[in-house]
Amino acid sequence: MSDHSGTTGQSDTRILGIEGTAWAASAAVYDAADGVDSVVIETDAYEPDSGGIHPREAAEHMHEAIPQVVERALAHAVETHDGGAGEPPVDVDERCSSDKQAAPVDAVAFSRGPGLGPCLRIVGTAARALAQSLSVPLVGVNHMVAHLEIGRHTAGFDDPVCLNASGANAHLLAYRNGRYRVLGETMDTGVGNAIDKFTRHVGWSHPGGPKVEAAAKDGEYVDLPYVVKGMDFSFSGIMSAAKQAVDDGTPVEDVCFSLQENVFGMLTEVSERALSLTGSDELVLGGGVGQNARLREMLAEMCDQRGADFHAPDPRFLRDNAGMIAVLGARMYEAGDTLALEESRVDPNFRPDQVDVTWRGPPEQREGMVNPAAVADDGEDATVQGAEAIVDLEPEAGRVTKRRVEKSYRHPALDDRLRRERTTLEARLTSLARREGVPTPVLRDVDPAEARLEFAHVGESDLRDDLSSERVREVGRHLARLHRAGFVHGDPTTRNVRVGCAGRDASQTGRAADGRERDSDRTYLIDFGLGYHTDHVEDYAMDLHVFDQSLVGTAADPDPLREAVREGYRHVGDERVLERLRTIEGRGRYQE
Ligand SMILES: C[C@@H](O)[C@H](NC(=O)OP(=O)(O)OC[C@H]1O[C@@H](n2cnc3c(N)ncnc32)[C@H](O)[C@@H]1O)C(=O)O
Ligand SMILES: Nc1ncnc2c1ncn2[C@@H]1O[C@H](COP(=O)(O)OP(=O)(O)OP(=O)(O)O)[C@@H](O)[C@H]1O
Ligand SMILES: [Fe+2]
Repeated sequence: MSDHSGTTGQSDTRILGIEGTAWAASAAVYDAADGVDSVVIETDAYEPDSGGIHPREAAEHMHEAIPQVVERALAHAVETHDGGAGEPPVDVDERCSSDKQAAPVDAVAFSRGPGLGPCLRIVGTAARALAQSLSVPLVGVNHMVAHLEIGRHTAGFDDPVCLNASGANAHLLAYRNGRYRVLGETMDTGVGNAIDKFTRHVGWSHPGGPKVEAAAKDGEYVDLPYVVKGMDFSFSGIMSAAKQAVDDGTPVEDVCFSLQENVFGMLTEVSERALSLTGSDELVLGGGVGQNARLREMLAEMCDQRGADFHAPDPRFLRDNAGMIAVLGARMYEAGDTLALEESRVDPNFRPDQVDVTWRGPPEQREGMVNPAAVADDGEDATVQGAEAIVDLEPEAGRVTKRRVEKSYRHPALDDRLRRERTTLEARLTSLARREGVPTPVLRDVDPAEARLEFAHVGESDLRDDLSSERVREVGRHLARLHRAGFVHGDPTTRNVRVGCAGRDASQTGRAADGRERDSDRTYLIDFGLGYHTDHVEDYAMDLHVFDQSLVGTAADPDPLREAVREGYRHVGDERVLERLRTIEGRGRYQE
């Protein structure tokens, strides 16, 4: 794999990495010739006396600790530099190697963001000073991309989906056209911060994650909210309910147990959706919450069930650490991706999708991969595995049977509840949407206890495999109609839109709601299981945002399509929703 030039023995790049975005004052030396296992990491953790991470205190900690950890890491680099004493003398004609002799590392890599501004600035200043005094280039690393890349590197995966579950963030990333795209993310706080806030409420010291994990071992399941919207998710509702439950006298062990079941169940579910949408069969985990054994267990089980490979790096590479900064720094340095000092400003809101990925080869992306749904669209009977359900397609008979299968990674009580609720909702909203003039398959039968639905077969292919501006524009109009009627689809992705002729269902042929004939280009919405009634502009805008993200995740050139959705929506819907969509897009998701 040309992509893994950083693995043992393939290059002799040496990088000093510096990390200090929030709590970990950390420095590391990575020698690509020795491989990742021998990365030396020196970390000094900030531990708040009370409450959570205080930005000013954290910055004071960085101020004191960064020089010390850097000194220790550098001492190691000098010690081992060029093999130490007894090596043959340097060839003075080789400029490169003489430079190398002068400096113990080839470059200084540092976390540019995201993170706490006061901490980042101290790290940035230290990195600049060091690069100057060693006369080596500076490499500016996005901390979240580093969380992803360390797992990709240690797994040897080519093109995985990545779940970053850290303190201040929670998102799903996949590579497409030179960038890591955010397929889904938290709509409020990061997952670790959410857990830490809960533990502060019950009076436990920071960080809360390990304490919740320990307490959960003695807990039993109690009902708590569970919120996923497509591949996005939110923690505020479940955290308020968890605090309330403790205040109301529910044993804290039970609340901890159930928090883990629901929160990690949500993260596992959206990861499965991302695998299903992208067609990838590799998942990597990143971030401090990834140290949680229950989360890892759920992800491993989900991947096992769908025949995907799962990898979580060692805990020392999951929590914040300079090792991951040095390892990605090496890849960037080798790609010539260095920073001029005057352009090396830190960025507290640095998003992973802002990074130009210079270190990966041309996309060999899943070209050979077969999309089971596309194969199923050859007119023959077939069975496809969606993210939630097993779907039996019988186009000749004009019938589709969908069963929401048990997910063994989920707690059985939660699993039962979700499968029943979603089956009932899907039946109800699919029919309601048709009454609002949005083409959907006719519902033939529903059995909530068995989580089974029977629909008419519609369309010739999934929108993902036949994207066009006109079709996407129509999806914009469809979503606006649903919203006008007071509900959302909940998971409008390019896989949940069927396109093409009206299929074998006679009741679906004919005219669209605006009276125009366009059977051959008809778009049907399917899979309403995550829909719900709401009159909030935010919910409508989120619905559009979910569709937008799926375009970004599946289209080669998403921008004209994204514009077309908005055009379609504007035609039928409320401009305020589009305004809110712009706000959602502009929101920095790094929250305290
Ligand atoms: C931007 C950067 O500063 C930030 N870093 C960060 O959040 O630190 P990280 O090391 O990735 O994660 C810390 C979080 O990880 C949680 N955590 C640690 N061990 C845990 C465990 N066993 N179970 C659950 N959570 C755990 C802690 O409670 C804390 O919220 C980030 O990556 O978002
Ligand atoms: N009524 C239908 N007519 C034709 N094809 C259908 C129909 N319903 C589902 N399919 C096909 O089956 C696939 C999976 O269906 P569906 O999206 O309902 O399942 P799912 O498990 O919820 O999937 P996901 O969660 O990944 O969107 C669809 O992408 C589509 O290709
Ligand atoms: Fe982190």
